[in-house]
Amino acid sequence: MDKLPRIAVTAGEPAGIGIDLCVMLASQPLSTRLVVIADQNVLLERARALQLPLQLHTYDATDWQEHDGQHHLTVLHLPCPAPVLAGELNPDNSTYVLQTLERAIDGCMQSEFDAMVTAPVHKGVINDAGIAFTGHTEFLAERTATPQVVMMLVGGSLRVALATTHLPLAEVSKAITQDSLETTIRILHQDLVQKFGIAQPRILVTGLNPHAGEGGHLGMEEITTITPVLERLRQEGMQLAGPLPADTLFTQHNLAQGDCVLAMYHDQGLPVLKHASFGSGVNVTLGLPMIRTSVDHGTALDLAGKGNIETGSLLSAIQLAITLAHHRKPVE
Ligand SMILES: NC(=O)C1=CN([C@@H]2O[C@H](COP(=O)(O)OP(=O)(O)OC[C@H]3O[C@@H](n4cnc5c(N)ncnc54)[C@H](O)[C@@H]3O)[C@@H](O)[C@H]2O)C=CC1
Ligand SMILES: NCC(=O)COP(=O)(O)O
Repeated sequence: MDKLPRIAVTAGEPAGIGIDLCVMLASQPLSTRLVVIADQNVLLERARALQLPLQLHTYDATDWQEHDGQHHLTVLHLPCPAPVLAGELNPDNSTYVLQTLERAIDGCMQSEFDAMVTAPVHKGVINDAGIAFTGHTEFLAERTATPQVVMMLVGGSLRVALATTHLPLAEVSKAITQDSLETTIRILHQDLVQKFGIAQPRILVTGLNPHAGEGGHLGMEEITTITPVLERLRQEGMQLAGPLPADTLFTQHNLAQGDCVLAMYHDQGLPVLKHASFGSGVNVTLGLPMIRTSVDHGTALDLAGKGNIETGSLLSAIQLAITLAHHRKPVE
């Protein structure tokens, strides 16, 4: 890539801190070209509430500028249908939130953008609007017609990927089949090699049950599902440890043996990562035909419009998107 990457940032739920983060981004120089997809009036109003300087430029796909950090922001304006009050959710704005995502995804798929970075959405209010939605990860998979993707969070020295994403706990066991787990590990392995430059990734795989099933006395999934997949993929040369008891896998000694942990479900892996790096971690979707990174936190409605929020996760997400965009091989 001979020019600076073109990054589309979606501002997320308009009542949340995604808008504040985008306003604050205007004062942060970055070695990239950047467009925020959001309602321009909501951005201006939030800047006034935060008493921060902000000058908007209308997005022009033929005239990208470097993001200079001099209080300028390039905006691709999509209007919110309902008034926005910081901290107060309104289901009438959910279609707008999804339109910002669709615009960014379509732009990435058509090579208008090199990557998309997402500020947080509120999953509950989108569902309150009558739209089935579990997360960006699943939405991106559907919109790009990708049968399976993998959520991975990167924070500090940790990488934690998940075998399942946003599922009620009661549905996790049956969602992990030999086929789904094998595909997850293949995607994870491939992207660690190709996108993260790890020639021979060592993946530490958790069990599902306490003590990785205690030899079948505390659950059978390790024996019937996880172990056969790991044995099969080891035959291909993949370096896979496990299934390992999740409670002791995250000790420093054990983590030093791997490049990435594959946890079986959301709350098995992410609390550890967020404990280690909340506010500077990055969520990256693997297996997509495009680059997508995201903040590690949610909409923080309690803080919207008040100032005093951490921008580290958004900046890290943009930085990772820039790095991945520079490394991306041209599509063949
Ligand atoms: N990438 C995304 O779109 C994500 C969206 N969410 C959604 O966000 C909504 C709220 O989720 P919660 O569990 O309440 O998590 P949350 O991350 O919004 O808030 C948890 C705590 O962290 C604080 N916090 C979050 N971000 C912060 C920041 N940048 N600086 C300072 N403090 C910050 C909040 O004030 C709150 O005390 C949910 O609907 C959830 O689904 C959650 C995680 C990621
Ligand atoms: N805990 C991660 C999270 O909820 C973000 O998910 P997604 O919206 O990026 O799929």
